[in-house]
Parts: sequence; C-alpha cells; structure tokens
Amino acid sequence: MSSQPPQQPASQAPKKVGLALKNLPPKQEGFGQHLYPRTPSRVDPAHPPWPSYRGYHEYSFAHATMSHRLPTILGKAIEDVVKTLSDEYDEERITDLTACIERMEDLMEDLQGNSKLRPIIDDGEGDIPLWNKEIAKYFRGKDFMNAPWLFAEAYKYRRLHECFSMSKHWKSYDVFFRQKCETFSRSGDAVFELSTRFAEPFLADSKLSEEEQLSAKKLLFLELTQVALWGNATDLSLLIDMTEDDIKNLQSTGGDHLAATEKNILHNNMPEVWDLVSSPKFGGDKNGGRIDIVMDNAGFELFCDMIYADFLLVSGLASEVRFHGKRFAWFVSDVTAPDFSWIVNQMIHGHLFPNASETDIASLRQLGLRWQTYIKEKRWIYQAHPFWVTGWTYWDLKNECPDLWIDLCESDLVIFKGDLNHRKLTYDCHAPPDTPFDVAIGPLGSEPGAPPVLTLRTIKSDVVVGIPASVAQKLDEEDSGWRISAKYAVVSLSPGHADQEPTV
Ligand SMILES: O=P(O)(O)OC[C@@]1(O)O[C@H](CO)[C@@H](O)[C@@H]1O
Repeated sequence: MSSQPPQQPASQAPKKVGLALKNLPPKQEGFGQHLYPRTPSRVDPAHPPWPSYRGYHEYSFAHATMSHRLPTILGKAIEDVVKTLSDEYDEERITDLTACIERMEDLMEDLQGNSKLRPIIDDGEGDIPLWNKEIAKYFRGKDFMNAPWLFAEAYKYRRLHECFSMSKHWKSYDVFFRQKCETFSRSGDAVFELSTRFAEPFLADSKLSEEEQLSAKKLLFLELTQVALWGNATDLSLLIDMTEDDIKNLQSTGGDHLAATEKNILHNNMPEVWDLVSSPKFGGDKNGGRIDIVMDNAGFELFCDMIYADFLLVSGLASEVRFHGKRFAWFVSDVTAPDFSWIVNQMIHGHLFPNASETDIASLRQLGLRWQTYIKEKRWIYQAHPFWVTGWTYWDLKNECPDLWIDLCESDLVIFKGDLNHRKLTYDCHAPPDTPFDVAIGPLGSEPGAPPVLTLRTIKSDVVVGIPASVAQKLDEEDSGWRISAKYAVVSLSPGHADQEPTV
C-alpha cells in the first residue's frame, strides 16, 4: 500500500480574489483641492498657499537635492576644510578647526540619517531668534525629508555655519570661498567680453537726437537686463559636473546669443520694467531711482550684476544701488561681504588671469577703480540683513522683519536675483503655472507701500508661475528637464503699491 506524503502548509500567499463589482460609483478626483490656494490670512510656513515641495517627493528636484546634492556639497566642504587644516601650523587653531570638522561630520550623519531638525545653537548671531521661532512654531518633530524642502535646505546651510560659529578662531570661515574664487578666475572670456565694452562708461552719442539717445539707452538697458539674468545660470552648486566649455557656453554674452536666449524667457516683463525705470516719475525728486538688488551668486553673476548696476548709475536711471548680500556662506555660491570686496579688489590689484592681454587687464582695472569710487561715495551700498539667511519665505518678510520691510518700501525697484530668491518669493510650492506673479508673491505684491518687485530668474527648480498652463504642459511633454536646466527663465514684474503708505 503506497502511503500519501503528509500535507504541507501552503508556502505561497493565497491568490488575490478578484471581485467583479460592477455597481460601485466611479472614482472621484480632486480631493482637498478646495483647500488651495489658502487665503493669505491662513498661510503660514506649515500651511503654504499650495502644497510644499518636500524631500521625500521622489518626482521633484527636492528629492535629488536632499538625498544626493546636499551630501555631495557637504562632502566637498569637508575636503576644503581638511585642506585648510593641512596648511595650518598653530596648535590651538588646528584643534579648533578639527572640532569644526567633527561638527560637519555630525551634520553629515544627521543629513544622511534623516534626523529631526533641532534648534540652532545660540552663537550670538542676529538670525538665531528667527530660526528657532520658526522651528518651534511650525516644524517641531519634522526631519530633513518631510519638512518643506525650502526650509530643510536652508536649515542645512545654517547648521553648516554653526559648525564654525561655535569655534574660537574660525567663526567666519567660508568653506566655499576657494571654489567661488577659482570659478571666477576661469570665467576670463566672458569677463573681458564685458569689461572691454564698459571700461569707459556708457554715453549716448551726443550727435543723436534726444529720441535716438533714449532709444539707444533702452536697447542697452534691455540687453544688460538679459546679461544680469543669464549671469544667474552659472551657480556653483550646479556646476559640479560641468566642463570648462559648458561653463563658457552658459556665460556667453554676445548679442546673437542673447537674441537666441530671449525666446527662452517664458514670462517677459522687460518692456514694462523699461517703462517703469524710464518714466519721469521714477525716483521722484531724486536724480534717478533707488534700485535694490537682492543678490544671488558671487563671481561671474556678481560681476554681471555690477556691470548692470554701473549702467543704471551712469545712464541716470538710478541714483543709488543697494546690494543685499548674505552674512555667511549660503547655498554654496551666494555673495557675502568678503566676496563683494574680493571681486572689486581683485579687478584692481589681482593676478587672476595670467594669460590675458594687457588691454584686457587694463579694462578690468579701470572698471574696478570706478566701482571702488561708487562704494566710497555710497552710491553703491552693501547691506546684509539677517533675514536673508533664514528659512522664512518673503511672504513673511513684513511680519518677521518690519525694519527690512520699511527699508525696502523706500526703494523704487527691488530686483531679486536667481532661483532661490524666486522660490522664497513664491513660497516654493505647487502653485499652478498660470498663477499671476503678483498673486504668487502674496503680501510683497499686495500690501500697501509694497515696492515694485522684479525677479530675474533662470529656472533651476520645480516652482514656476506667471506662464500659460499650455506652455508648461508642452514643455513637460517635450523637454522633461526644463524646470531644472537653467535653459529657461522668467523676468516678472509686480508693480506694487508704492502710492500707498506702508504699514507695519
Ligand atoms: O539661487 P540660485 O543660485 O539661482 O540657485 C540655487 C539652486 O541651485 O539651489 C537650489 C537647489 O539646491 C535651487 O533653488 C537652485 O537650483
């Protein structure tokens, strides 16, 4: 008699049972959409006008940044400090710097282990209350990946500063300074292209009629606005994998190149900006307006901004230009006070371009000397409010920093440069692309006393506003990387309400 083997328990999961349900109602869509946009009075950092981008959103640039780019940037920063350490001979300074490296390694662990965001240690800096209030009120218990991307990314740069601000001898050490200087010294072609044209200040040909002179001024204004705009394409945090030729291409400022790139400006208010700055009312009784530039990157972009600011003064469109920079190293290449002085002093005294011709070097020197005079005469003013190095968006500028708000309301035009400033203007959230720019910037566009606000931004991250939905959809279909490639740009103007008294 053959005996049957004992029955084994099933080792596989039972097959799914498919129910043939034909009478259920259809799937519904658009849940929660009635919540957006939130009305401005219900907006706060934990409740943006539209949903935030966050590090765990795998489809977004936020994810690539939080999981890959930031650890790479931090790793390079540690390499920089190790290099500095090797050049040091004083024991106390060496042990002090070693402690900075250890703090950077702790930060790397927190970043890669997705730790919760802790308060910033009080190092006596003016931005501490702003940071710790925002963490305590809105982001307690959040980590690097589930906090809004904008906040988490800014927080990482503040923690990086803390690694040094806790030290005795290295409080103002900038881990990105070396990189910023090296990149500028590799930008010779583009730098001389501009310096040789502007060493002598722009003067409209006196043989031309008044109307012709104005039209020459307008054409130059439009082209230099583009130079300031596209100068933003070369930001160091994105240059990690670029060759020298790639960089040269990005920096090309020739007329043909500008004409070709103008079609990539998806929202272009340049004509309106010209109408504003050329109006006899611009600047009131002053001889030209006060123009503020909330700067982005040091090096080549700063050089382009200075070329622009020089023209604004020389042409009489501006009576003074205020440059707003950062108090410490920020998003790799943002301008700090040392970067601002460095560029002008190197232009006058430096040896950055050993292979350049005497004419090129002389043109740079002449330009640098003129810019130095503007600084001495306070026609160019450098300012660095602590608010610019926080995680707050500019929707909160008035409430969190009424002093800065009142100061900016005195301006005749505030120009925000670059991608990060644009993210802060628009709350870095999923706003529909056809949201009008002045709506997307909230109180900065709508409050009484708000100055005219201009954004000059090459598009390097997900948020895009002010363009027809059909244009965004077409680009999504045809050029999938368009939101991060810096190939496209926006020049958007919010007219503001300078005719009304600002309130605080
Ligand atoms: O402000 P910038 O220099 O134009 O760009 C800053 C940037 O490179 O950094 C962020 C990602 O890390 C993005 O906002 C953007 O792509």
